[in-house]
Amino acid sequence: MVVGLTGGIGSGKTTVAGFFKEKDVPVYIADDAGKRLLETSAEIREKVIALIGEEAYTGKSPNRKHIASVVFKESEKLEALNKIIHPAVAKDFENWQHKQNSAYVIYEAAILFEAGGYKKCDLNILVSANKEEKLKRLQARDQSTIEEIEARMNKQWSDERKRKLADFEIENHDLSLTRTRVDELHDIILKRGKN
Ligand SMILES: CC(C)(COP(=O)(O)OP(=O)(O)OC[C@H]1O[C@@H](n2cnc3c(N)ncnc32)[C@H](O)[C@@H]1O)[C@@H](O)C(=O)NCCC(=O)NCCS
Ligand SMILES: Nc1ncnc2c1ncn2[C@@H]1O[C@H](COP(=O)(O)OP(=O)(O)OP(=O)(O)O)[C@@H](O)[C@H]1O
Repeated sequence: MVVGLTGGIGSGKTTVAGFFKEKDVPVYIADDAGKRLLETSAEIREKVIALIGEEAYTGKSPNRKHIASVVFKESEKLEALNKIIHPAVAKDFENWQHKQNSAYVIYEAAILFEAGGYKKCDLNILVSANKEEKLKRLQARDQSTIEEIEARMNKQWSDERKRKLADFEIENHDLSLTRTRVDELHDIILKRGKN
């Protein structure tokens, strides 16, 4: 089984994914795969430079801050970047999935619903938190400005919209309650797998 795990920027989805990992569930993080492919795939590099310009890379390394400053301002460019990265990530995930030996795996992706990836998952979990909490966490973690964070939030669906497609929700406020909820969902997912 593939269990999709998503949540808006700063909701805590990677933290939640870590709790599943502690239970020995294999976790694939699409954001990380996207970043790795941006760095290592010559084909992607060529397409990203054609889209954003030479400034997209500094030597061999992608200049993610610059890429982000362009794509989160221009919707067409974000869509074009998604079209470059998402098929490569989907292929990479399939290769990874074949190597796992577990009742289920977690596929963590920031825009699981927006990009349609949820359709390939057997179950989908939404991690949620309120906007004030998200802003506070991200400012502490990344030293991002409110404007930078809001530019990304504006490109993502609201929790209300995502909730309609999710099978389960984890409200991530108090971390010890979040951990208990992960324990509970782990048992539910294992039971579903047996039916
Ligand atoms: C624009 C890029 C270079 C910025 O890199 P950066 O290190 O600053 O951010 P990172 O990848 O860690 O993402 C952080 C958060 O930004 C938001 N975000 C990232 N990509 C997107 C997107 N395409 N649409 C909406 N929000 C996004 C998510 O909430 C994500 O969790 C990078 O996010 C990217 O290549 N995005 C496009 C491909 C993509 O969709 N990746 C995510 C899943 S594969
Ligand atoms: N319940 C919580 N209480 C306090 N801090 C939290 C909580 N959940 C997550 N955090 C912290 O908030 C920050 C964002 O969490 P995390 O990286 O898991 O979110 P994310 O949704 O994966 O973010 P992004 O969308 O940027 O990838 C991290 O520094 C994390 O340690």
